[in-house]
Amino acid sequence: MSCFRLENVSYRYSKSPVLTGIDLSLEPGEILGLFGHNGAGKTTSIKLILGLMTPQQGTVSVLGGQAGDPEVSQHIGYLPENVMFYPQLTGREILTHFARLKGAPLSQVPTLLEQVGLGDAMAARVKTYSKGMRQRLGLAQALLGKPKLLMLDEPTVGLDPVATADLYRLLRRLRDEGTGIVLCSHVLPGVEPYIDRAAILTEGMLKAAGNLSALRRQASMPVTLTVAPANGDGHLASVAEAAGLSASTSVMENGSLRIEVPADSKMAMIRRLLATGEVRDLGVVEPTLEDIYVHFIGSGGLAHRGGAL
Ligand SMILES: Nc1ncnc2c1ncn2[C@@H]1O[C@H](COP(=O)(O)OP(=O)(O)OP(=O)(O)O)[C@@H](O)[C@H]1O
Repeated sequence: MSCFRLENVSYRYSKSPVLTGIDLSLEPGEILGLFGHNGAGKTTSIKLILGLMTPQQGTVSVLGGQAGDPEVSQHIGYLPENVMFYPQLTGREILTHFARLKGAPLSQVPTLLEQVGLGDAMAARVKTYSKGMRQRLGLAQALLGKPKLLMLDEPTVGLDPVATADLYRLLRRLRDEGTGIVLCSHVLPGVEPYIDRAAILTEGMLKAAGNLSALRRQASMPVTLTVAPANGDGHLASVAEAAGLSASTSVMENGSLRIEVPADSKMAMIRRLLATGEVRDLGVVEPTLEDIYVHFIGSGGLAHRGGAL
């Protein structure tokens, strides 16, 4: 049973379409990164999965049922982009309130607060919390009831580096226990090591979806090799020559040779370079999630929001 399945989903708030023909699914035990420029349609997609709105076209099934069905919703955890809580209540009172609403065991409240690092602050009023502490409380709220589907919109905003690492460790554990997780984030280098698949939305359309290797292949992005010469910088040209490289495929930079090769020629090129006997060190740099994102989104930047660079 999929955590969710969007089939040919289109949605419009008023006149112009916000999502067009989206096909996307998430399986249990998987972390999906949902990426896109401001206004691409990420939050709208999440709202459709939560059942807060119904698409004008296509179907949305969630955990084998219908989006918005209370039986389904109780198994979903959601952290919105901007968490707001009643400031006069304590962290513990707030989480207890949400646990009652969700029908989650009240015994989870102190355990979750400890888990997100609010153990010492659970009796303090939320108005005394820092931004990061409010974000942690939001996470605890999303984790109530041990959801089968967890959707987190910019979960690391306001978290310090240690809390961010703790969060990702926690998400991995939940994933390994079978939870399906959707992560929306603009901090691509931060999420890259933790996602199993990425989905890239632009202007309401799904540009690409798959694991990073598949997306790199789909984008036909080159791999960069960096070569340090065995016999000093003066020998860089001879390494390039011996490996049969042209000036257009290699550049000399800071005492090493930088070569861009198509991914499927990488191993052949490495063998050629090693055969020269002139190589002291060799580095391989794959395109990052950010490179892949820019490839699929294009470099329009603000243009996607109707602005200009
Ligand atoms: N309630 C609404 N009424 C009308 N238009 C809306 C509404 N909510 C969002 N939109 C529009 O729908 C489009 C998609 O918005 P959405 O919030 O899904 O984008 P997003 O990808 O989550 O953006 P961001 O990264 O900025 O959070 C935008 O053009 C936005 O202006």
